[in-house]
Amino acid sequence: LSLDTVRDFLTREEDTIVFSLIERAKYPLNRPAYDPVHFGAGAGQRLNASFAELFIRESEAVQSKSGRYQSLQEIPFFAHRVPFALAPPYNFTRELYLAAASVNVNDAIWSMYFSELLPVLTKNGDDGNYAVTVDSDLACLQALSRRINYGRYVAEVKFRDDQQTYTSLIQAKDRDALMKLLTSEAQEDVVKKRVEKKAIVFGQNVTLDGPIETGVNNTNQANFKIDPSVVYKLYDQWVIPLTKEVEVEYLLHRLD
Ligand SMILES: O=C(O)C(=O)C[C@]1(C(=O)O)C=C[C@@H](O)C=C1
Repeated sequence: LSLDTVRDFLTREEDTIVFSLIERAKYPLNRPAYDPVHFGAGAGQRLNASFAELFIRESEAVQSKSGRYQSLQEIPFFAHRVPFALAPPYNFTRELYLAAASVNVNDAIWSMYFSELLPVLTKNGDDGNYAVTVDSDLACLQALSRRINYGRYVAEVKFRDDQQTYTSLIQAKDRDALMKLLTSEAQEDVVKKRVEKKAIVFGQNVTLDGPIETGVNNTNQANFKIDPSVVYKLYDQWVIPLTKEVEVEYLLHRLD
């Protein structure tokens, strides 16, 4: 684990996030899937949960049973952990400090995704394809969660690289100073510009006629499957700040 390898991981996750957003944007908003009372006397109302929540709970139970959460890189949105039984265990290397390993911001990711991101990512409308729609929500949520909660690994590397400085700030519980020490504005700028460019490059229509368009000079956003500025904003306002919150929280438990 080094700063280069953890940054490589975050860079590769950008592709997963952008592709998953492109997939979600294929469907309209499909609002009834998120409304706890929509399905009348059905399971949703009995449990006071939306179709999306029920679908994600059930999907996570299957994935938990299949061993997904044996890897500390993956954190479920619903804490229930069905013991996994479908495959033999794998002996994952434990790079994280155990007392801090379960730090995560999945609750914040959940509310940001449904109340802030979905309304700007999708077009209004209802085509009734709720299962495929929320399946694509789950893919987005898992990618965002993996990326943001990977802040634990980034923090571990930063701690090991400068143990003395970090130890005194952790002992003083100095949140602001920790935040300042782990921040690299230059790096954040690179990340935001790169994801916006990925949205432009991955979100183009590919045809056999004409030259390959790089898209980068093409400012007509109607040509892209998702609005590149939405992806920039997603990183600027939520992904990076939440990752930093994870880093600080992890560090505060690093000496427990
Ligand atoms: O790359 C780092 O050093 C990180 O801590 C990750 C990250 C990010 O979320 O992309 C967060 C904080 C830094 O200011 C820069 C980038």
